[in-house]
Amino acid sequence: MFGKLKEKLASFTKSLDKTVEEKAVELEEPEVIVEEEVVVKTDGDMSVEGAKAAAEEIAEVLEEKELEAVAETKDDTIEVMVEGTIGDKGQTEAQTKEQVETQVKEQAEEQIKEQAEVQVKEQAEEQPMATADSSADFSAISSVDSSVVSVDSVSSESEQAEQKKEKTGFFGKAKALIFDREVILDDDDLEGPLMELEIALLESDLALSVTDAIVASVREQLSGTRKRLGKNTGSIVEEALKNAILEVMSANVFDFDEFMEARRGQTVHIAFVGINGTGKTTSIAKIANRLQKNGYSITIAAGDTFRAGAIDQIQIHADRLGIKVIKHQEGSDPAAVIYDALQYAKAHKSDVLLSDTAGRMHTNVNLMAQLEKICRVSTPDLIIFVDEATAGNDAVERASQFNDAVPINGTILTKLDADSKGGAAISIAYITQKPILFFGVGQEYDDLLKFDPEWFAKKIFEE
Ligand SMILES: Nc1nc2c(ncn2[C@@H]2O[C@H](COP(=O)(O)OP(=O)(O)OP(=O)(O)O)[C@@H](O)[C@H]2O)c(=O)[nH]1
Repeated sequence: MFGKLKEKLASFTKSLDKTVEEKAVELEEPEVIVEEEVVVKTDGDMSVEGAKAAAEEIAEVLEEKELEAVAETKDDTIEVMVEGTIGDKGQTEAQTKEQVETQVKEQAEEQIKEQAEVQVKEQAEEQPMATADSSADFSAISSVDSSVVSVDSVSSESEQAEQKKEKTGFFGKAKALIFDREVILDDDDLEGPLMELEIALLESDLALSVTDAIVASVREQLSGTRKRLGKNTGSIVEEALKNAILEVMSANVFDFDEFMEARRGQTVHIAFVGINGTGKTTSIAKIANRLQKNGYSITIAAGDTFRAGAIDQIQIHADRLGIKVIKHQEGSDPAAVIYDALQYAKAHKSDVLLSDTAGRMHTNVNLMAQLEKICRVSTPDLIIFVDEATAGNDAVERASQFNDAVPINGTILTKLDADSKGGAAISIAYITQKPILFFGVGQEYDDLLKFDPEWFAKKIFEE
């Protein structure tokens, strides 16, 4: 089912995937230029040598990130000047600056702590006997870690940096910059792939206005999407397409079972119309079988008096299901047969009358006038248009024309099991503004599915 449609939609996914990958490659080049000065106060708890060593260490680490960094000590501060490019397009300059600040601060904290420990060690070695003094020194310096260090940034406040609760070290953060990078899809990125989607949908026999609606919905959903690199593009596209198709298909929904239940005890008249050979008679038998299973009693009107063998065909189905058929001679007035059948059904308290009608081309003016007469005389409660899903756009066109002649209440789309494109199923309700009631999915009586857009959308994307 829907083999060709799946193929076409896959090509759209592939095309978008390619766009995303290309954009990602573009982003490998750093984009944001940074000129940042970060001042780290040591509050005089550090020796000049220790501060110098810390400054050199900070500069070295930043240089490994291809940032030019100069770190100097001045009184009780270490000044770090950073220059270079960092980050990616998806990141604002402010975010990049914040990132640099955080990294410098964390690096500085680490270095100051390290230098403080070195200092304590050296002092202890120099004055092994002066235990009381050195322990006093040690407690003062070790407090650097939590309370003494403060960071001032020339360009922004340091509390932004403090929001970073998790301390993953400088290299960890640098790595995260690359691997957590996102691509933000914009309208320009989507243009090419959406054009492909449009062609794919049109080639799958979706009506033009339905195609436009789906493409517009997919554009709206995907534009501005932040796509994490490495995450499967297919799942994002699938989600957007699924939503768009559901939107279009759910435009007109009608619950056949509720409709019938609300009329239990009355004779509900359902007439079936459509062109030749699309599965009308078979669908009547399927509906009869379904209604019987739900406890309804049924009468059938053999209203196709035109085609040789049509009366026998419906009689065979009725015999199998144990249903009474009201019929006249071949060639007689179908309006009269159906009128008689309705009187019979009412007199015998049948819950439902199912009326077959001859298949006719929507372009045949006389036969369409005859259909209007049938519907005028026997006033059906539901007029169901039957066509085959495999007819694609033609089915949609025919549904519109039948609807102009005898306002239809909904459609049964047959032969969905043999349909590779799915276009008619997606378009027909949107174009006619009349719901799909059932799908025919085979030749057996039970091969009738109540319309469910979710089921349909799932089928399109299943492997
Ligand atoms: N695969 C498949 N075949 C179907 C389905 N529905 C009907 N058919 C087949 O389509 C053929 C035509 O079905 P009919 O019910 O005779 O069609 P009709 O519209 O009544 O034809 P006319 O009486 O000429 O108007 C038959 O062979 C059916 O078995 C379906 O959902 N799937």
